[in-house]
Amino acid sequence: MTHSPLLRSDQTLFRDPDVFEFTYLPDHLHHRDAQVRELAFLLRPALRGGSVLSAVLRGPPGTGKTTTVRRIFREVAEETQQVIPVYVNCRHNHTPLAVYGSIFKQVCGYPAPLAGRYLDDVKEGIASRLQDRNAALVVCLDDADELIPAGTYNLLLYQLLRLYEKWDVRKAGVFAVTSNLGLNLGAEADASVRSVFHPTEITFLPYSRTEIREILTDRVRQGLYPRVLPAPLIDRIAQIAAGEQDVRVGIDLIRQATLRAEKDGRRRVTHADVTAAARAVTAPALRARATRLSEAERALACWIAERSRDGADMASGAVFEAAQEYLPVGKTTYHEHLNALTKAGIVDLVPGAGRGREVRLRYNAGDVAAACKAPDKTCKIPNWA
Ligand SMILES: Nc1ncnc2c1ncn2[C@@H]1O[C@H](COP(=O)(O)OP(=O)(O)OP(=O)(O)O)[C@@H](O)[C@H]1O
Repeated sequence: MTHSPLLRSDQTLFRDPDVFEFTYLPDHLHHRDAQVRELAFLLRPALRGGSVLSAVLRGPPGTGKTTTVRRIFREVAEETQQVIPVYVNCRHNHTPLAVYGSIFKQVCGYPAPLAGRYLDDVKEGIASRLQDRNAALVVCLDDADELIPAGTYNLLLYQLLRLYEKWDVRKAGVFAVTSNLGLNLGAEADASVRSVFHPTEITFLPYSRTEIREILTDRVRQGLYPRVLPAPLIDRIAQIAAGEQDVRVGIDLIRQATLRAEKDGRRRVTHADVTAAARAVTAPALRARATRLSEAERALACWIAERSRDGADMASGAVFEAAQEYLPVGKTTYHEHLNALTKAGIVDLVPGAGRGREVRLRYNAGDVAAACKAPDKTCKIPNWA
């Protein structure tokens, strides 16, 4: 058997490490044509002297909302002077001064002067620049839901959308982005805002495994040298990321697994690198999922994990029979809890060899047991509900 020579300490497996940064803007945006078209449609009136129309962009984390907006904003900035696109991260900027400071800097190209730190001065600076350029303003409020607990959501929307009332500028457009699916940003607007805020709702569904694989394959091509990460491992990483419903997990896994190979002086990433990286990358997600389960569901997850680790029969029926010994529970309750575990993304029910289904863990069995153990470090709880 021939071994490829070891990597020298001054060599790297990364052609471009920046490609794996979360802020990296990919050259090609996969599977978001519909959303790009909708946003382009909302921007179009501003190219004919009108205003940008508003939108609410909603979808779970890692579904490309920010990337789609930043891509389209970059194109707008390159192709026209008639629209000034501004991106504000509301996780970091949620006071009016911080938000307007960020808008001022992007519209004017330099920070708001310290002497002019009164909001009206900052707003006037923004408005006069828009007038000079005869341009329409569009502001993306990313993670706009962060403005609600800060008490500034309605205030900022009201002021931004009514800038034209005080200054002679075109009406601004707002793209409000959220990954909080339980929240309707349109409905959070109060009556005075609703009269000027009529957003188009744009949805970002989680990527399928095939879509994630395409996105990751592209990243690997740009970011790693050829043959560093074999295609079957990209498939495996795509499967893990699809399970987490977050393409970010996949990007991070590629980076971590490659760093591991590089640290060992190897020229190829191995299955073991991906397994080790997956545990580090997915552990926080698994813990978060476990905390959303009831005590009884956690007990079942923990027990299933221990059974799977022992190599026992994982057919759903066999698991139920065996569970009886430790966890006295009726069939209906067992299935309810099992469904809760599948919904939480901890187990999958896959067609088994016979007629029944097989209970398969999405994570390493030891990690599931650790995440779901009762405070006394056991899997068993006496009062099964
Ligand atoms: N369609 C895509 N093509 C290429 N890369 C993508 C695509 N969608 C997402 N990504 C990459 O996935 C990562 C996460 O994307 P992004 O930040 O846009 O998601 P998001 O939906 O805004 O997430 P969050 O709600 O957590 O802010 C980024 O590194 C981005 O480059």
